[in-house]
Amino acid sequence: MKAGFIGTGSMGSILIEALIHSGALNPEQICAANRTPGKVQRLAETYAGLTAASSNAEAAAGRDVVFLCVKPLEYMRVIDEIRPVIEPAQIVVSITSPVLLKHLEDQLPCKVTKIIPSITNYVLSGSTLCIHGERMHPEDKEWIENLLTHISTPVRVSEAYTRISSDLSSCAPAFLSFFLQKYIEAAVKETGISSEEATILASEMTLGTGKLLTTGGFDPVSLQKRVRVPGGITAEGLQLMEQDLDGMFNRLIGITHAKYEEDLEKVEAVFTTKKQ
Ligand SMILES: NC(=O)C1=CN([C@@H]2O[C@H](COP(=O)(O)OP(=O)(O)OC[C@H]3O[C@@H](n4cnc5c(N)ncnc54)[C@H](OP(=O)(O)O)[C@@H]3O)[C@@H](O)[C@H]2O)C=CC1
Ligand SMILES: O=C(O)[C@@H]1CCC=N1
Repeated sequence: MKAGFIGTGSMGSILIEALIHSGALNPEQICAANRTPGKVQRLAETYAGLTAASSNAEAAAGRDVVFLCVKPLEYMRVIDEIRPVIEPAQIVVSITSPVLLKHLEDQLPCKVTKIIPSITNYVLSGSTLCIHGERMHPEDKEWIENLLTHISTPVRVSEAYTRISSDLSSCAPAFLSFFLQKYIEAAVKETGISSEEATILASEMTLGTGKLLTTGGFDPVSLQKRVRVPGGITAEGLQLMEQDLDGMFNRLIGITHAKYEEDLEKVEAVFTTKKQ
């Protein structure tokens, strides 16, 4: 199996490194290209056998699967560069939400699928969202999901729910880290505990909570119930959060979805202009 990667920024390099570290791919199976060549050359120096391509077409030609890991407004340029070398049997994988499957299927003659990874995949954890295109056969879907199983839990979602699913699996590591950062800063300010000690405690707590919620038989409600000793300290804290965070998550979803709509319009304009 041969894999091509176009764009080796934050997410492209996370995917490459996770697939290598998990044993899913050998560096010899990977050919990657990036606009700024230094980034892909560094990967080739770190992982002997990985090919640094000198063009996007070279990274795409003859690969079983080609991951497009650029930002939404760069897609059209990359597609124009790879279209001449793409064959119908190849699978092109997009990793960004505002570029819709219909855009990719209109522009490319091959099988197309969308996966939304997460920074958590770097430690072979978290989900990858899978939204398969019309040309993907059941065995293609199974094949790509098997590959992703090495670095994540693949979860099939409908394209209509891409944004909220991606908020929960891909944006939320940053949202949760923000919550922890604010908690740690307040702990340091209010009590004098060192930032290092507070960070270790908060991080270990996050890992343990994740395990309880995935394999420990708890859901968010039952976990709170177990910790919230009647008449105890946690109950006081939860009551404060209930009041102060009222409506905050609805506003958060409103904001991410508004930005998504804006991105969708920009992407639509690029792909529509191209079609005319
Ligand atoms: N970061 C995350 O947690 C997640 C990101 N995503 C999606 O992944 C996509 C990429 O995000 P991210 O990796 O964070 O962004 P980055 O900016 O870190 O990476 C994008 C990379 O694409 C390269 N690039 C741009 N244009 C071209 C081109 N024409 N040919 C080849 N390479 C090109 C850039 O090169 P250069 O070095 O020149 O800038 C850069 O290295 C986004 O669409 C995002 O929505 C999805 C899930 C999670
Ligand atoms: O912030 C972003 O646009 C990307 C999408 C999901 C996570 N990061």
